[in-house]
Amino acid sequence: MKHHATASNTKLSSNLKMNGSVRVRVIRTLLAIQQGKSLATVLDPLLNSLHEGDKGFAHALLLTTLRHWHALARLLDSLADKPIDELEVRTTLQVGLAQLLYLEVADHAAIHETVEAAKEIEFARAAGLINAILRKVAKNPNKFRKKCDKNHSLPNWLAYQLKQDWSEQYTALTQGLRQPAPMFLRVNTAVSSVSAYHQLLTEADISSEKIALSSEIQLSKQHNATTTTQALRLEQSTSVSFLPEFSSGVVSVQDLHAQLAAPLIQLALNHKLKIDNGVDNQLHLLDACAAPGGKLAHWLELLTTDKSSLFHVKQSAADQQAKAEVSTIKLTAIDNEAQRITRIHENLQRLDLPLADDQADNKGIALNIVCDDATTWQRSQSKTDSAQNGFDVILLDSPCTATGVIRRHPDIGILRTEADVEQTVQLQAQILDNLWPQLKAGGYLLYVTCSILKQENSLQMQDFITRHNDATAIELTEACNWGIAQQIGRQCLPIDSESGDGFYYALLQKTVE
Ligand SMILES: C[S@@+](CC[C@H](N)C(=O)[O-])C[C@H]1O[C@@H](n2cnc3c(N)ncnc32)[C@H](O)[C@@H]1O
Repeated sequence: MKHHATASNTKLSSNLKMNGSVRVRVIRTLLAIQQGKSLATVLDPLLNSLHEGDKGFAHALLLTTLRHWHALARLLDSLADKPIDELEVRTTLQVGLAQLLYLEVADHAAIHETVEAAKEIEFARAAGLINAILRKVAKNPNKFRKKCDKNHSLPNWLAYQLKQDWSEQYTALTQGLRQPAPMFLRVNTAVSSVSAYHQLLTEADISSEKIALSSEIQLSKQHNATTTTQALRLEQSTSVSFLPEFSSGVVSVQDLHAQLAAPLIQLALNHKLKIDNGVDNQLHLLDACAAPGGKLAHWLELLTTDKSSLFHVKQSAADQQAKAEVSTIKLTAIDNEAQRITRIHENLQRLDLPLADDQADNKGIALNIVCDDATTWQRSQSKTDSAQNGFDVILLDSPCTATGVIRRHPDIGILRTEADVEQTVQLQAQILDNLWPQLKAGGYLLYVTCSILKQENSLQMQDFITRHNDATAIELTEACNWGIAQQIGRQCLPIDSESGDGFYYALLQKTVE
């Protein structure tokens, strides 16, 4: 496979000009991704440049080509008599192959329109070659599809690492990663219920299924605590504009496994409250790396729903031990990207959740959103202050390689490099080391990534425990009906076409001295 194909027409490829036929626009979008732009930043410009009737095809063509990108590139290399170096020609051919092998486009249209696209992007001299290769494939698409499917569609370094990490699951995993991911919904239980929303969907002719994920943590030899995540999976993905009550905040789109975070941290918090002596009258919670606020919003929904029970627990403890009652929950959310923080505000506004004014709203929850670097940020100035005013629980949804969400962001397969892994692992360790001293003794830290690489996950946790004598891993037991148990934590793999993304979860507790 050619790894260093060059873009000879830099003006075309660096400048995302959105004119020409649908295929030309898709080719230009793919060239922009190969030059480092993320799918998230180029998808809207592409779709917005098109007539309504063309958007569906452009979207399918772009996503399908990306999902099978590396496998198509390998197939292409096996088909060409001599190496094809020009990025524009390779990209055009990959778009042509995706139509013939994975989309229901008539052969003559796929071939003719792709050759015309090559001419439009000023590669008329490659028209003959493109025509010949696509015709060869069109004569026996099943044979070439089988050949293409046999290969993984990942960069070689990532496939190698996955084989090291998940040899047993490797084939299913690499195949799973090139499939589209299902769409899951989270119902805002502060205002509705999963059953009620399921009914609303049925009335709107949208088929969905209720999914329940159970989680259990082992808090002591005698004591386990359980919680359930309830989500809805749509039979077919749809635009949020078709979802009933979406704009009024009854429902959000969130991956199934992403929906495990808030119930788990809530479970830890509930337990901490039960065993605490009720010394504080405030709970301090931290969502580190919070933007765009998916898990934060879920947590706030649960806090709003659970608040009376949280306070009840605390008040009983206070009654028995004549200690102060909790009056406020102070939730701090930090992220270092200002633009992504804007999206937290938008999300919370739609969901009608407490906004960032650091004043306890009428639900007794004060939210403080901070734009800062989690590797250095300190909530309190002094160590003693931290010990007293540290956080009761910390949710750390860490920056990661996002290799667990390739199904939703197939551009990751092009953009991510092996060097990114090492850098990310270091960043994660720095964030962990900076936040840990800010956790109260007896407090919990939930570490989450959407990566499927052990270096970022279970190995990162093992290193952390080695560095910190006061850290204990809390077992996520076999009663969890999700993920694979690791030495520390559990790993979800996106193998099953009906299942959620590749998330990792580990719960740590700070030892009470
Ligand atoms: C996995 S995403 C968080 C997703 C979010 N928790 C949610 O559920 O919507 C990781 C976040 O970490 C942020 N981030 C990366 N490096 C950071 C740092 N050094 N300090 C603070 N935030 C950082 C990124 O901007 C990104 O928003």
